[in-house]
Amino acid sequence: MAIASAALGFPRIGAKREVKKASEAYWAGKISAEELQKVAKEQRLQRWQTLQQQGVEIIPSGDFTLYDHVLDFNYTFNIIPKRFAEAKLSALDRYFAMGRGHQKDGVDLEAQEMQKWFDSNYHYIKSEVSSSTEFRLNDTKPVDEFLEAKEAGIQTRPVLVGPITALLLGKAGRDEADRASFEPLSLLGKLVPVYGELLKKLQEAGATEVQIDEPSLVMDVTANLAKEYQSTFEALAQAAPGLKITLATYFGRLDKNVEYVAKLPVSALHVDLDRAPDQLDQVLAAVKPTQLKLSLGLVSGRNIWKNDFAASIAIAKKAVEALGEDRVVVASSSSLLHTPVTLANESRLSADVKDWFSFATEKAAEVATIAKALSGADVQAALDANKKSIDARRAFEKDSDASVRDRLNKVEPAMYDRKSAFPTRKAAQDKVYDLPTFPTTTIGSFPQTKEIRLARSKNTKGELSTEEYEKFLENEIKSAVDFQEAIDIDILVHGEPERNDMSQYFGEQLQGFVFTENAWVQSYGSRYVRPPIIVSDVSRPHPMTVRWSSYAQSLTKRPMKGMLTGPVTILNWSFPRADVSKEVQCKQLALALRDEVCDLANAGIFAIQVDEPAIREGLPLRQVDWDAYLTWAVDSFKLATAGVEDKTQIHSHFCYSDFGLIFEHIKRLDADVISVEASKSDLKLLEVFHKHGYENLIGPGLYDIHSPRVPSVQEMKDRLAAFMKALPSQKYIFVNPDCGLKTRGWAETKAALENLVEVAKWARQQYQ
Ligand code: MET
Ligand SMILES: [Zn+2]
Repeated sequence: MAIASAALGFPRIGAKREVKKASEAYWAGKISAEELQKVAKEQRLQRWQTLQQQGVEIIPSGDFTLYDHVLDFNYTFNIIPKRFAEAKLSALDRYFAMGRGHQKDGVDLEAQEMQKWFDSNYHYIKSEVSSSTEFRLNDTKPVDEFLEAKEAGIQTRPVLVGPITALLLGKAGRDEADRASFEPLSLLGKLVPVYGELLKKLQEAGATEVQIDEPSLVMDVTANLAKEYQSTFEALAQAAPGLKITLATYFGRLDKNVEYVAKLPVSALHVDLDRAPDQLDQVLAAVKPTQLKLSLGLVSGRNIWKNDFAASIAIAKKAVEALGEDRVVVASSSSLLHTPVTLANESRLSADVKDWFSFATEKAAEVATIAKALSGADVQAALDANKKSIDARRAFEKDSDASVRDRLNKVEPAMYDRKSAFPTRKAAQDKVYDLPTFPTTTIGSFPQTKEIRLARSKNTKGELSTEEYEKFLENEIKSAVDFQEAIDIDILVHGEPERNDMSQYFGEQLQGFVFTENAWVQSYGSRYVRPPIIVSDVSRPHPMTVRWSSYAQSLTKRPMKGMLTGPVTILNWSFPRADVSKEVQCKQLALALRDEVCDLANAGIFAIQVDEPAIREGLPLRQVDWDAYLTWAVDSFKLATAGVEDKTQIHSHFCYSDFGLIFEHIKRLDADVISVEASKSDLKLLEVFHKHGYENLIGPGLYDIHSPRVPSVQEMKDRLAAFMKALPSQKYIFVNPDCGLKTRGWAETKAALENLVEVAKWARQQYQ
């Protein structure tokens, strides 16, 4: 009997970003809804055909989306907040409004909140539910897409977000009376019957299998939900007895949950053996005495590396031995949506580097090949070719930069710590610049105007010489410096006009990264990113930012703040290597940045900010793993910043909030100054400071830069006053916005910063 192959999901953006282009054209009123739907339909067909051509047998449907699959779920199950339900909009526009807001023809709707999808960089739309939510089938998208595939002659396995995960990811809506204590999961009993109805419809449409995604099962929250899972899946199995359910878990390990999960009335369990290969024995032991099939997530849905067939086959054989051939399926570890569509459109990667990678299309073929190999088909040529690539990669790896490894091995414990403790450093810093109390500063970037983007793209295309481009950047920096002096900011920044992206900018200058032309992955909606790929040991061949910061400093007597992206953030926003640990990669990045930090200090830059907005999002899914991650993450930051003398003021910046959870670790960074996003979460953050105390300097973000709204002097005074109350020992609070200003326009930036300076001047009087 042959072993089946499955893909849990596929990118939905199109190999040439067709879906982005069409949706943005639709939003701009340039194409009709029908034209957009036509593109969507073509893309769906192409995805199915691609998977089929690559030899995958179990092909997903319903995982295509015009915006977000959780939003699709909400729309299908009528989880539509009142403000959207009542708006006079077409069905399609209502759907988009929920994802991205709507401001047209007198309708003004804010988008719903986004959140990161587990530990990926994909953002989903958070459902808003309440006691009055009435689940019903508002549309039949999963059924429609199943039928669409069937008409094209392709039998698919519909994919649905699982009901428990869906509720766990949601939050109390605005119409919930008691939002603080409302538990979305309390609605499970109401959701399950409607969910069952949908399964029944799928069955009637001819589906024989369905994939229900419950990635929450790899997190701590589900440890006590055995009963909920049991009753839910019993009800679902009853609602559609003809449908074989594959319960999919991914991004981590089931741990103890596997004990109850293996008893659920489903026909197959899918586990992630890419992220959590060590769980195999435990899973096999739990599954063996049951009737369950086991779907082995062997081909990574999260990275871009070629699968090592020999290793995968060895793992799969173990499963076959334990369960028998007919109980094993070979699959991608998760949906492939987190990987780029295809390698076929990369013409600039060198042949040897390209040979290391597999994107979604190639990964589909890998799944099929592994399954065939296990079924005894003759795939020797593919296995040989794979071995050759893997060997070549290993050989390269072996000669990858020995000097970098050597340097890392020689890092002494003392290199992680500043020379003196904070009070001594503070005294040294005060001698260099006698800053006023409540010094004002900004977080780094100034508006990335059309002109800046145009100049950059002309330079890339060769239409603007590098000399002209650099002159242009200098002018930008000069006007930023003039502006800050004019409105009386105390610690200046150069404004980051030279950066396309805060992570990519550094990756492009570091040794060890490669960049693609078309390897886009969806970040949210129509926003796609092209993460840099770390392929070898990382080092810094030359200074990266020193010339810009020095130039800025040469224009003013006020202190300049250099601006770098931290090692953890660069790592988290790239595709990491798979052959060495993230810790090693992060520390290599840290050493490269350490050189940059020292060069900036030697060039006379007084303050250096090393941004770590992504430190929080890199947290492992299970809490027992947090300490290990935070230890090397914090150490990496320290390694990057501790090389300077006491007189250099090290800043760091965090945003995307909710870092209260990791506050003890933030303290351990020992930055002289941290700026934190605070404007949207006042109370929460105050509690954190109150509870943990904080001795070094803080710059609570006094206004939200994510909106063009100009904050009033009064509201910022109130916020500052609240902080002064919570931090009575801090007589030296920094006054700043909550993040960089790159997404803003100049008009609101000027107005807001003028108000900010006024607040600082008021505070100097108020708190003498
Ligand atoms: C997402 S954090 C951004 C920090 C960066 N220095 C900026 O101002 O843009
Ligand atoms: Zn920020």
